[in-house]
Amino acid sequence: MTDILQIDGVSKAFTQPLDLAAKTANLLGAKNREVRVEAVDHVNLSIRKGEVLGVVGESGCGKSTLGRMVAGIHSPSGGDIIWKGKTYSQMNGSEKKAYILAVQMIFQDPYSSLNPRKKVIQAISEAPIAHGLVQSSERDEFTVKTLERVGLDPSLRNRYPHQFSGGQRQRIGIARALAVNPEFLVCDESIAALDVSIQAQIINLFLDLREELDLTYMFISHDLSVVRHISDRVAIMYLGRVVELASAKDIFADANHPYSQALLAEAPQITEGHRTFHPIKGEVPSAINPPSGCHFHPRCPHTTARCKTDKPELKEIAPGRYSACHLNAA
Ligand SMILES: Nc1ncnc2c1ncn2[C@@H]1O[C@H](COP(=O)(O)OP(=O)(O)OP(=O)(O)O)[C@@H](O)[C@H]1O
Repeated sequence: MTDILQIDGVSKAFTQPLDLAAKTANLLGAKNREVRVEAVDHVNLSIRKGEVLGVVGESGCGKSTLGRMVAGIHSPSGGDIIWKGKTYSQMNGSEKKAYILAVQMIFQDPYSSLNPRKKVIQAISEAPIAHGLVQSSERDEFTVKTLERVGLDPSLRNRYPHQFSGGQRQRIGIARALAVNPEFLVCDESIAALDVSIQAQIINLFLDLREELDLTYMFISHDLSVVRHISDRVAIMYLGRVVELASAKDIFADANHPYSQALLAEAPQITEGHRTFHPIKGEVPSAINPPSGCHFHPRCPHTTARCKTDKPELKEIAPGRYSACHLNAA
């Protein structure tokens, strides 16, 4: 399989006002009124055409920020995105426009991204008409076809978003993304807000669409059982960095990085019909003032002196398996 998209040394730093930052870190005594947050720190990943790359990690590790940079919503503070061999920052206006259509994002809560005053037919057909992909005269036929593709009854196309259930709204969100003929979907916790039975239906829809439309996915989730089910390969993130990258089979059978091992040991459990996630014990990670060396060292059971000072690089430890841990060099 060839790479369709490369994340090439991508970083993103945000500046947070101190009052917001103080909520996530104990910085009330700080003198500055703003703090810098390294949300994503030199991430390198290649995504192959047709694959599902799962991206997992605890809350705040930079998954959404990475996904938003891939989808062109945030611009990187460092590094670049390479799409089909072309570097984003070097693309001309029409190439950038084509890229923004080719890479679509599906959010957790489609309701917040659907305009409550617009009917489904408008939500689905407006962007393709505006971009000249569909003629106004074809609006109705196009909407019917797109709704059928995501398993929604097309006779509901003149209704408003609030008239649908959560699962149906997510199908509308997916239909809206598909309406501009994307090749790559960034799914950011796209099923997290749904009941478990509906989650399974939406996952199956994603997998069917991959076959039908030859799509590639970056699938961001904190839910390991979902990621295991849907992903070909998995990237595990910790405080802005990718600490392990391997096939889903290898990660779930034999994780290498101590953080991956801890994350898997804390597997989600099903309680009252909902999956719950139990974070790893220890200091809550903060991207505001991350630990030196390996960010995971204060919580790692195998920490050595080197882990406190040297940043471990993501290295190939076996064919197709990458881990950023000094233990592998020992
Ligand atoms: N627009 C922003 N402005 C300032 N800081 C931000 C912004 N977006 C994210 N951050 C910070 O960047 C870090 C990474 O956040 P991000 O949302 O990417 O993580 P995440 O792994 O997706 O977490 P979650 O699962 O909770 O969404 C956090 O410390 C967050 O507070």
